[in-house]
Amino acid sequence: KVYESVADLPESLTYDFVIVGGGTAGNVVANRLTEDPDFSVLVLEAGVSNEGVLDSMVPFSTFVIGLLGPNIFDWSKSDYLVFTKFNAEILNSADYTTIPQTGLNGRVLSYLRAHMLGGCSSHNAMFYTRGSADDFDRYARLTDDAGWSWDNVLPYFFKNEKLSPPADHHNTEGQFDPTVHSTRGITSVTLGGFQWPIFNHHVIQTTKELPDVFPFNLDMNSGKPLGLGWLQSTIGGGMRSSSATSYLADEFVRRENLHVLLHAQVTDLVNLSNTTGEVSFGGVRFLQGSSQFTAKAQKEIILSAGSVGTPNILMHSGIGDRNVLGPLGIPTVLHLPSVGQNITDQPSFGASWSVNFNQTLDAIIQNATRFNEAFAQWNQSHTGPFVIKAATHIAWLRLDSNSSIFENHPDPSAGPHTPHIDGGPGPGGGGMGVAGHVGAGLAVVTPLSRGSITINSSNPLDPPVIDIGLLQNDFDIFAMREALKRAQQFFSAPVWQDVIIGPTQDFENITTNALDEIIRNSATPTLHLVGSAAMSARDATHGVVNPDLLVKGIGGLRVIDASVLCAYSGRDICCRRKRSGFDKATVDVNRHNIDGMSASVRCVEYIKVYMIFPNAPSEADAVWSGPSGLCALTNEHQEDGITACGAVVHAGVRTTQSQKQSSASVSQNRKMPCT
Ligand SMILES: Cc1cc2nc3c(=O)[nH]c(=O)nc-3n(C[C@H](O)[C@H](O)[C@H](O)COP(=O)(O)OP(=O)(O)OC[C@H]3O[C@@H](n4cnc5c(N)ncnc54)[C@H](O)[C@@H]3O)c2cc1C
Repeated sequence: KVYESVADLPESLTYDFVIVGGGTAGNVVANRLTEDPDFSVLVLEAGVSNEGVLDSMVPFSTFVIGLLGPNIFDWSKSDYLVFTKFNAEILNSADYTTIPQTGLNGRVLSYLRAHMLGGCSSHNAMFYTRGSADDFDRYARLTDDAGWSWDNVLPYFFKNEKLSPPADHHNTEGQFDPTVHSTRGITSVTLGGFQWPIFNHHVIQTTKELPDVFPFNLDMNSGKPLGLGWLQSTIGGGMRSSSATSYLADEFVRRENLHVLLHAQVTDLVNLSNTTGEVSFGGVRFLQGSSQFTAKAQKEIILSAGSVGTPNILMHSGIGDRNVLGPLGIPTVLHLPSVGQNITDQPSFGASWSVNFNQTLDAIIQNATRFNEAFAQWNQSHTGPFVIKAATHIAWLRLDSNSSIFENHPDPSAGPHTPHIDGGPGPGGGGMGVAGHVGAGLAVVTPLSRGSITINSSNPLDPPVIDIGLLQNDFDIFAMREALKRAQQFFSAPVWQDVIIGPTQDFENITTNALDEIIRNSATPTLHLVGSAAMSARDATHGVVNPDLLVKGIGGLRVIDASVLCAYSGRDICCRRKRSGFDKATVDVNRHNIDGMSASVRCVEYIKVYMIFPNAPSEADAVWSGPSGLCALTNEHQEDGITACGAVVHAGVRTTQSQKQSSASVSQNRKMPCT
C-alpha cells in the first residue's frame, strides 16, 4: 500500500528490506522482493504521488513539460510544500542545479530528476531503447561477471517487457521483430499509436534512398541498434507506463508485505555495527516534514535514489573520499573515492526544418481548436495524436571509422555494432517557430566527457554539487557536429525536396568555430546520468559496488539504480588488463581496440611508452612504473578520472621533452598502482 504519513504505517518501521527511492529501479526491486510473502519491504520515496497526475499520463510532449523544472514533481527546486493527510509544511530539500559548465560556455542548468513515485520513469521521454549487445558484453568484461553479458541480461528485458498493440491498432508487421520481444512482462512497450502519414512515408523512403547512411533497422532493440527504425516507447493503451503504474500497479501494491511511504526524504544511513567483521548499517534516517525517523532494515538497505541522490546519501553516511568528507566534519566510515566520480551524461542538441505540410505536432500545439479536439479524443478513448511524444523513429549511427577525431581519441563505443550518435526524427520542430516543422533531436551517446557529484556541506539537505562536465572533451563536440551533418544529410534526401522549405537555422554556411559556439550555447544533457556509484570487478580497488551491486567493503548495502552503470575510464581498462596478465610484448600498438574495449587505447598508449622507452628512461619511469606497474594518476580524487589518466598518458606519449618532464614531475608523487 502507498502511505502518505509515517503515522499511517501499520508496523514499527522495522522491515527486512528498506529501499531508498521509489523510482524507476526501486519499484522493480520492491515488486520482485515482495513476490516472496516472507519478505517485508519498505520503500521510502521523497517525492509526491503519481496518482491522478495528468501530465504524467498523457504521452504528448506538451503535457510532460508541465512536470519538468521547478515544481513539486522535480528536484530542481529547493523548497517543497509537503502535503500529507495531516499537515502541509515546507521541507527544505535539495536543489539539483549544475555548477557552471565550462563546455557549455559557463551555463548553469537545472538538472532534472523526478521527485515523484516512479522517479524519472514518471516524467521521462519514454523512449524504450535497450542499448547494444556490445555495451552489455563490455559490462561483463569489465566487471568480470558474465551475468552482465547481453545473452544473460536479455531474459530480464523479457521479464520486464509487455509488448502491447499500438493505440491505433495499426498493422505493425515490418516495424519490429517479435522474436526479440516479450508480451508477458510488466512494463508496457509499444510502437507509435498515431500515424503521421506524410512524415512517416518520407522517413522510410529516406532509408531506401540513402541506405548506406541510414539503413533500415527492423528492430533497434535486438542488440544491434545501428540504422534507422521505428521508435518503441514505454506506453500502453495510450498512456505512460512508469515503474509506478506497472511495478506498483494495484495487484502488486496491495501486497501486505509491501509498504511505500511518500514525502520521506532520506538523509543518511545510521546504526553502524561491526558484528560480522564487516561494517554495516542497520537503519535509514529520513525526514517527513520536520520530523525525523529511522527505519530499520533486518536484511538489507537498498539504495535507488538515482544517480544524483545515491552518491549524495552515501557521502552523507560517511562513504566516499575521506579527503572530501574529513574537511566537512563527516566521519569517514569507508574511504571509497570513486563515489560520485567519473560520471557521464549524453549531450543533446536539436535542429529543425520548415515544411510545406501541416501534419506536424506544432500545428496541433499552436491551434487551440485542434489541441482541444486531440485532448478530447485522448480523454475519451486514449487514442489520437496525444498517444505519442514527439519522435517517430530513431537513427543510431557510427562516426566514420576514418574520422580525424580517432587520430587523437580512443573510440569510446563498446564495439562495432554500437552507435556514437543518435538522431530522433519527428514531426515536430522542438516547439520552434510557427506550424509546419520537422526536426531531429540529436545526441552523442558515447561521450568522453566526465563530471562528478560531490558535496560541500555536512547538511544532507543542502544541494549536492553537480558537475556533469558536458562537452568538455573534444570528441563530444566533434561527434555532435557529425550528428548535425547526418541530420542535414537526412533531410536533403531526394524524397524531402518537394516538402522542405528550409532549415530553421542555417548551420551550413558558418565556420566550425561559430557552430561550436551555437552548440555550446544551446546543448543540454539528455539526463541519462550514470556512473556515480559504478560497479567494477570484485577485486578492483576502484568502483563503488561489486557486480552483484553490493557496496564494496560494507555489509548489507546495495545500490541498484542507474548510478551503477560504469562510465569507463582508461584506468579501468588498464588495471583490468594488468590483472589479467596483460603484457606489453603481446600488444599490437597500432590497434586502438583491445578485446572490443575501445577505451583501452589508453593501454595501447601506455604500451607505446614502453615501446618508445623500452628501458624506462627516467621520465617514462617516473610516469609509468609504480610498485605494480602501469597505472599512474594525477589525483587520488579522480581515481577513475579519464581526464587525469588520459592527461598523463598523452603527455607521456607526445613528443616534446618539456611535456614529458612536466607530466613526470606532476605524477611522481601521486601515482597509484593497480592492485
Ligand atoms: C526528462 C527526462 C527524460 C528522459 N528520457 C528518457 C527516455 O526517453 N528513455 C530512457 O531510457 N531514459 C530517459 N531518461 C533517463 C531515465 O529516465 C533515467 O536514467 C532513469 O529513470 C533513472 O532511474 P533511477 O532508478 O536510477 O532513478 P530515478 O528514476 O530518478 O529514481 C530515483 C528516485 O529516488 C527518489 N529519491 C532521491 N533522493 C531521495 C532521498 N534522499 N530520499 C528518498 N527518495 C529519494 C527520487 O525522488 C526518485 O523517485 C530521461 C530522464 C529525464 C529526467
